[in-house]
Amino acid sequence: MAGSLQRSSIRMIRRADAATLGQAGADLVLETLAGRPAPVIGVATGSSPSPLYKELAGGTDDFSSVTWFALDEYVGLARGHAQSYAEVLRREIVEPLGLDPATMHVPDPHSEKLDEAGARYEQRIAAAGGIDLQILGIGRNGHLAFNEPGAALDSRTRLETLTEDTRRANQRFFDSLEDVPTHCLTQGLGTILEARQLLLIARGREKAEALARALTGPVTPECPASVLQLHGNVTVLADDAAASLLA
Ligand SMILES: N[C@@H]1[C@@H](O)[C@H](O)[C@@H](COP(=O)(O)O)O[C@@H]1O
Repeated sequence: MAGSLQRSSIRMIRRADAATLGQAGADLVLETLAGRPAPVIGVATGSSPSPLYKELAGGTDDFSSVTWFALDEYVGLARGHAQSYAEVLRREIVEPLGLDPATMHVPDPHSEKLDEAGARYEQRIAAAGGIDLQILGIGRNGHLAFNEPGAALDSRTRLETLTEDTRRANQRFFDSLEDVPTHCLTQGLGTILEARQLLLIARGREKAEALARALTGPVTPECPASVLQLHGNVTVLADDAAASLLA
């Protein structure tokens, strides 16, 4: 395949622009669905996977057998807030793909017992048979989902505090920094590693350092995305800018 290379257990696919990157990502999702009676797909929010979701929505494929799990969710936003990941996923995936809303699972930030919400979410993932393909983005500080630098490599789905850097990075979706939540529920790094296949999408020059550290640096909590090196079936889909620091 043009622009791709095989690197240990990490397959790297490079594409020049968002549209061709979205096509390559959609192909991988459709491959995962093929032949599985009840596929389970993990989905990330953020700008990186949007071209993939647009590509899926532009096709005529049937997603009625799929169960979906979000990677993470903010805590502290009102129910139905436009920037809650439940709403983002409704706009970007559930509606465009014509899904039954009940097939999209998101950690519950309105739970009275937030410290138990993570374990409950993991029970739902297990009951669905585990995640076949987990789509991921990467933070410019190397975060994966909302696992910030310092997160344990075997961490589970839990309540977490967001770093100032991540809140500033996500400020673009809110009116001001004060409006960006300070807490979240996130799948843990150990949870993510249990998915049978991982697809990391990185777009733009501001992700280049984080992507290079994640794929070629030491496996360390200081770069949560470096856990990808511990998984046996990873595809990294990057545009030329994000891949610019990789050989
Ligand atoms: N919680 C999300 C992550 O799940 C996402 O993958 C990442 C990158 O986002 P983007 O693709 O918009 O750069 O940061 C956000 O904070």
